[in-house]
Amino acid sequence: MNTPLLITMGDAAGVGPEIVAAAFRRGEADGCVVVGDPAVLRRAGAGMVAVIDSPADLAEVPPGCLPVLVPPALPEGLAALPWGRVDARAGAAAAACIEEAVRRVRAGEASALVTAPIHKEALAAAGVPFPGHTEMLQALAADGGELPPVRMMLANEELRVVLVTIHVALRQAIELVTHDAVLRTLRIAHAAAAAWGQRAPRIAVAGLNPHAGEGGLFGREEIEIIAPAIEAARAEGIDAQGPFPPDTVFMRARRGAFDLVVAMTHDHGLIPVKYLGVEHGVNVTLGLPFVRTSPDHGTAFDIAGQGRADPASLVAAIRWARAALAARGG
Ligand SMILES: NC(=O)c1ccc[n+]([C@@H]2O[C@H](COP(=O)([O-])OP(=O)(O)OC[C@H]3O[C@@H](n4cnc5c(N)ncnc54)[C@H](O)[C@@H]3O)[C@@H](O)[C@H]2O)c1
Ligand SMILES: N[C@H](C(=O)O)[C@H](O)COP(=O)(O)O
Repeated sequence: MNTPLLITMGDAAGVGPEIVAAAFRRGEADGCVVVGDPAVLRRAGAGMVAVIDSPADLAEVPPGCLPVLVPPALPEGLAALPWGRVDARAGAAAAACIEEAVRRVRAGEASALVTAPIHKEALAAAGVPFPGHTEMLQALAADGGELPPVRMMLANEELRVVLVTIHVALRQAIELVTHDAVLRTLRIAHAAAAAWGQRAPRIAVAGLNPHAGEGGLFGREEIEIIAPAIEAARAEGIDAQGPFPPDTVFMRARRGAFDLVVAMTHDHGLIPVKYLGVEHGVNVTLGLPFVRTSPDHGTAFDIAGQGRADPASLVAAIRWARAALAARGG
């Protein structure tokens, strides 16, 4: 049997546990182990659950049973939490699952990590000092105190978008658009594309300002920061082009002009991907020493516990993780 892949259950009050259960019911999560709370998974429709001590025990789990690893220090009473509400206990549990899963992956007991959605306010209410998975995984992957440079990518069949800045206020994001940040993003995106077979990806860089600054009339970041970073990347052999107007570059990429788009801010980059349908997208953390993917949607508190959540994006995330492992030869 291949080394199992781990799926964290996400926020107990959101749709995470039910899309995980649905993926197993549909046979899309064979070879996976869930890191979570058995009672939460049962309430979300998991049916029979087998608690195991190690991913290697998956081989002993009877067919039809959902295998669960329970992290230490999981808060009690999670299965009694009201659906669709921010709760510090759910935030603490979500963080405990992520920590345990990373520990197992880094120990070589599991091959990759797929994370079901967490709620950022619940995480903060629990005192977790990271806004989202990406920042937490970066910290958990640190080597000798050195944080690996990571970037968020959202991808579907039509677009692949890598972000320079993510979970910060827009005013702060603008400050974080520096020559170094753009150049690092281009390097990470270029290197990551080799994992899906593109050794020389055509990378379009979206500007920050309307019409990419319109020659300096609407802002100078393109002239002073972004274009020089593109030049520096090109000097390293990276096929980076732009900066292009953000409002039209995604349309061009979707038609095939580029393989990847680098966007300066969260919503510049993610609106085009999510607008094509949250059921299709996958969130991939580039730059980690292990494979991590996630659905491109959140906890969907408005429909949690109603049996309406579509597991398609989680299934796409599992498939992406498997393909990335295969590309790494693992
Ligand atoms: N991977 C993650 O952990 C992740 C990703 C995105 C957002 N979030 C977090 O989730 C929380 C809620 O975010 P939000 O409300 O902005 O976005 P959301 O994606 O949770 O919900 C947006 C809309 O999409 C619908 N939707 C989402 N997933 C669905 C599914 N599987 N099936 C059917 N409909 C679905 C919801 O019902 C809602 O109407 C926030 O804290 C956000 O930061 C987490
Ligand atoms: N920015 C992501 C999105 O909107 O889909 C989401 O917040 C998840 O981020 P993490 O993977 O860092 O939790």
